[in-house]
Amino acid sequence: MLTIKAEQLGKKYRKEWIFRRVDLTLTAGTSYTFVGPNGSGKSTLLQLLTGNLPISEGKITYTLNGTVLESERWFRQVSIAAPYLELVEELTLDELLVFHQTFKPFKAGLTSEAVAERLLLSHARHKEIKFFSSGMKQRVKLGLAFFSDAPVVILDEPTSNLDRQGAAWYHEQVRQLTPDQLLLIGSNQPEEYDFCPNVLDVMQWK
Ligand SMILES: Nc1ncnc2c1ncn2[C@@H]1O[C@H](COP(=O)(O)OP(=O)(O)OP(=O)(O)O)[C@@H](O)[C@H]1O
Repeated sequence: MLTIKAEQLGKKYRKEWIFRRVDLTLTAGTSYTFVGPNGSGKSTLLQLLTGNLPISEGKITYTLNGTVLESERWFRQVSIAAPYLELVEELTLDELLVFHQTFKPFKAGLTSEAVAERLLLSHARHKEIKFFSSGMKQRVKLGLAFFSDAPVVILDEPTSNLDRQGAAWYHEQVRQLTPDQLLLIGSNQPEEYDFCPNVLDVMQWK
């Protein structure tokens, strides 16, 4: 069982505190959504939880089956899709899927071909990412997070640029997450977290 525990967590940029005194325990087997208006700190909090951004005060402890994970091991547990994480535009989809697996393997039994199919992008395997539409790129970003062999899936603004069919596809992938996985979402679109039992407003930590 994987757990993230944040204690008295705070982040400031220069002299401005974005949030303070965040106490949270996040446990695998469910999902949590951080909500709040634009600029309230959802992305910042998710990035702190991934370990991608230095914290200003407090601490975060990652535990897997009772063992505290050091950051090296923690990074391998996380896969993330976010607007600020760009795809390598010069690669074709096939090349990107192969490249991705050099640092993050897909779930057992998933080949690049199978992933392209599950992305509904088999027809675009040989097209460079730079020629993808914004919705196709978003599906690729989400797919890399969903199909990687990682217990923690972090999605910031998951349905941005997705049409109705893409949003249905996103919900279908969420349903297929396994009980040992933890899903964290940053959102202000209710329809992208309507299934989520734990909705946390970051404004409470201002
Ligand atoms: N690198 C940075 N340097 C200075 N300030 C920053 C930096 N990154 C974010 N901020 C500030 O931190 C605050 C929170 O930003 P963040 O992107 O986390 O908000 P958000 O809730 O995800 O917003 P949105 O809904 O618009 O995506 C904002 O005031 C933003 O200007």
